[in-house]
Amino acid sequence: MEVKVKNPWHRPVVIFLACVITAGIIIMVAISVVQYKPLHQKYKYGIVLDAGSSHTSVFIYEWPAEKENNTGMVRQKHTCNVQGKGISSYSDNPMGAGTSLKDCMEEAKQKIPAHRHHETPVYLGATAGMRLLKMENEEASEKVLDSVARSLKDLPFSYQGARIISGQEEGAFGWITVNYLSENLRKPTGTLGALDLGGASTQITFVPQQEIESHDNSIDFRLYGNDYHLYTHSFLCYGKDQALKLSMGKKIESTPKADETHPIELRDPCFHPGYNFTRTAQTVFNTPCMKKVKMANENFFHVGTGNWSQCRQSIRKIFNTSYCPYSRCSFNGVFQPSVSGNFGAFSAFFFVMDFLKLTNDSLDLTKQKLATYCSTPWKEIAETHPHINKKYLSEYCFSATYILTLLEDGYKFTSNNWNDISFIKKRKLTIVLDEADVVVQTTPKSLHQAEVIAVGAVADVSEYLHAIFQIPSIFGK
Ligand SMILES: Nc1nc2c(ncn2[C@@H]2O[C@H](COP(=O)(O)OP(=O)(O)OP(=O)(O)O)[C@@H](O)[C@H]2O)c(=O)[nH]1
Ligand SMILES: [Ca+2]
Repeated sequence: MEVKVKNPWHRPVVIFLACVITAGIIIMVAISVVQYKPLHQKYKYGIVLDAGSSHTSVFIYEWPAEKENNTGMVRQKHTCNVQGKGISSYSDNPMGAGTSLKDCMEEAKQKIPAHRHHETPVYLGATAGMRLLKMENEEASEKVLDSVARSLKDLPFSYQGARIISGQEEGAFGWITVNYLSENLRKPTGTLGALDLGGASTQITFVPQQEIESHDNSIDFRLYGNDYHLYTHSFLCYGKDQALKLSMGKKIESTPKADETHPIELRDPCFHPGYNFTRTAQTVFNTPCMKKVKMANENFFHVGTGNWSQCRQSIRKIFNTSYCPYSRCSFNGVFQPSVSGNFGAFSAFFFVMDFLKLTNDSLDLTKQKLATYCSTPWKEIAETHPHINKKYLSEYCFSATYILTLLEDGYKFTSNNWNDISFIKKRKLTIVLDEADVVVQTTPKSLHQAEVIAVGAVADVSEYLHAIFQIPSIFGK
C-alpha cells in the first residue's frame, strides 16, 4: 500500500504565498496612503466676501496646489449667504456687521482643511450700500468696515483687506465674470457686454465700437494675453431698491395733500390694484439718493392702481435726458457709446425677468405681458404665489417696468437689439487660469469722479484674482 507522504514543500509554499500576499497588501495600503496624502493636500483655497447693499455672500474658491503647465482650474467650491441684510444696514450697531459674518465663516472653516487655513487669503469688497453710507455718515461707514475687518482678522485665515470698491472695478469685475463663465476670454470669438442690476447701483460694461469721450468711463487691462478696452459706468442710486425710492419720492412730492389731518394717498401705477398699505415717509426718504424732506415722520397710504404705461411714465422721471455734454449719453449727462454686441444681464435683471418668464420674448410681447401682469389684482397675485416673499412679489411689476425703462430709455436698447440681451443666472464658476497670463495693466486715471457717482461690486472673479494670486487689484490700488 502506498502511503501518502506529506509534501515537505507544502507548508513553506503556503507560508511564502501568505507572506507575499500580506506584503502585497501592505504595499498596496502604503501606496494608497502615500497617494492619499497628496490627494488630501491637493487644493489651495481663497475666500471672498461680496458685501452688497442687500446682502453679503461668502465665496470659497479652490484650485490645484500644484499646477500643471502653470495652468490651474479654479472653481467655486462653496457659497454661503450671510443671514440678514447687507453690512451697511449696521450703521447704528457697527459691531453687529462683524458678528453677522460668523456663521458663514464658521462654515468656511469646516469646508477648508485645517492645515490650509493659515495660507488661505480672505478678502472683503463692499459695494453700493457702503458707498451710500459713506456719503451719508463717513464715520459710521468706517466703523462698519473696522468691525468686519476685526471679525475676519480673528479667523485662522490670511486676512487681505476689507474695502469699498469703485464703480469701475465693479463694472469690470462683472464683465470679467460673465466672460469667464462663457469662456470668451480663452476663445478668439467676441465678448459679452455685462449688465448688473444690484439693490443700490447698476452697471453697464462692454467693448465699445466708438471712441470713449469720457476718461472716467474707460478701462484697459490685459487677460490671457489679450488687451481689452472697455466702456463702463456704474449708476449709484439706480439699483432696483434705490430706484423704487427715487420713483416713489418723486410721486409723493407731486401728490397734493387733501387736508392737514389726513395722510397723503399715493396712487401708484407700479403696484397691483387692491394693494394698499400704510407706510412712513421715512421708508422712502431714508437715503442720500434724495434730498431730505420735512415729512419724514408722516404716514402715507400706498395704493396700487396697476397701470403699466403710467408706471413707465413715472419711472422715466427719474432719468434726466435733458442734457448731454458729449456726442451721446445714456442719462444724467453720462457719456455712453451705442450699445453693440451681445449682453449678459444678471443679478436682479435675471431674478425679475426669470420670475415673470419674460426672458425669451420680443420687446413688444414683453411689454404686452408685463402690462397684463401689472393690472392683475394683488389678491390674485398673492394667492397664486403663496410662498414667494411678499415684498419681492409686490414689487415685481415695478421692478420689471424699471428694467425695461432702464434698458430702453436709459441705455437705448431697441426692439431690434432687445434679443441681444440674455438674462443669465451666474452659474458655478469653473475656469482655467493661466497665472502668467493674468497680467494686469491700468490706465492711469483719477477715480474720484466715479467714486462720487458710481460704486462697485466684488464680482466673483477678479477679486479672487486679487486675493488668491495677490495681484494688486486690477486697477492698481
Ligand atoms: N426677486 C428676487 N429678488 C432678489 C433675489 N435675491 C436678491 N434679490 C434682490 O435683487 C436686488 C439685487 O440683488 P443683488 O444683486 O444681490 O444686490 P446687492 O449686491 O446686494 O446690491 P449692490 O450693492 O447694489 O450690488 C436686491 O434688491 C435684492 O433684494 C431673489 O431671489 N429674488
Ligand atoms: Ca452686487
